[in-house]
Amino acid sequence: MPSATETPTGAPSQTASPTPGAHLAAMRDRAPLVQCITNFVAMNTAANVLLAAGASPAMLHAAEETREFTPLAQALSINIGTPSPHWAAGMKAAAGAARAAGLPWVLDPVAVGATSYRQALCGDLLALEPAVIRGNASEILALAGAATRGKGADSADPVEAAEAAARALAQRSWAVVAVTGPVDYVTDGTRAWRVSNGDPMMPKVTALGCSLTALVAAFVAVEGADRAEATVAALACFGLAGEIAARGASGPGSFAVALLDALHAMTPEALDLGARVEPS
Ligand SMILES: Nc1ncnc2c1ncn2[C@@H]1O[C@H](COP(=O)(O)OP(=O)(O)OP(=O)(O)O)[C@@H](O)[C@H]1O
Ligand SMILES: Cc1ncsc1CCO
Ligand SMILES: [Mg+2]
Repeated sequence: MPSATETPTGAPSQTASPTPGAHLAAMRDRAPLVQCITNFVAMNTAANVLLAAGASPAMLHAAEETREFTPLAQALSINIGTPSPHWAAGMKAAAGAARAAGLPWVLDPVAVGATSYRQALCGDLLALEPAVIRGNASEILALAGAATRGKGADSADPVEAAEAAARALAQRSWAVVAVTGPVDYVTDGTRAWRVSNGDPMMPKVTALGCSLTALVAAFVAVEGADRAEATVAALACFGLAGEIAARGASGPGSFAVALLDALHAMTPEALDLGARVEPS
């Protein structure tokens, strides 16, 4: 994480890497175009989350469009939540186009443990080298081939139960792996962090994980960004926005609206003050 710079006396020193707030500022400067192939539940929420945070969403999923469009984007987010053959073809075509163009892309393996169709689709997508995989604990366990209690889109396993699977998955792929839940765990197979921002209201609103995956894509879209650190920053930003939103919300409905407002109002300074990130 540290990078070498010079002190005023000219002596080399180790300085911290960019803070979460610096990652947010860099993302907003770039305002990346993020192609999202997501599920029918999440499409509107994910697009609004990207806009509120300062990125530019484009929800395109047809394989027929990927050759022309995907290279124009700065990152791609693929969420398999409501798959069907036409959509699966679009996902594979877009991931292939992103890999060919050197664009980072992020995989959200929704309910991958539920059916062999989802497992086969994720296997094909993993071969196309996602830069980041973001899922809940049950999904990361299933993707890594470990036993899981989860069958649907919600996690039935604690984050800690998926940490070893996340490390193994990161080591055998090129991907940074993020396991989200009450305390998120992020690893690139060597380094690891815990992010303890967030609010218990977040899993009461559908598609917030899916939208977070798209936000991770926006943060890793910044040229030269460390993928793992950018992922940590995106998780801290989203979790802190959830904390701020929960203060004024009276339930999941008003919380969902307040979350967009909090993301829009988030400053790099506020993020640096509120981020709770620990190396693990
Ligand atoms: N109990 C909790 N307390 C605090 N934050 C939480 C809690 N559960 C989830 N979160 C936060 O909610 C966000 C979404 O993560 P979550 O693990 O719920 O994704 P998910 O299960 O994929 O959601 P979905 O599939 O509904 O989109 C993350 O920022 C995570 O840190
Ligand atoms: C509820 C649900 N079902 C398929 S995708 C999705 C959104 C949360 O993952
Ligand atoms: Mg999910």
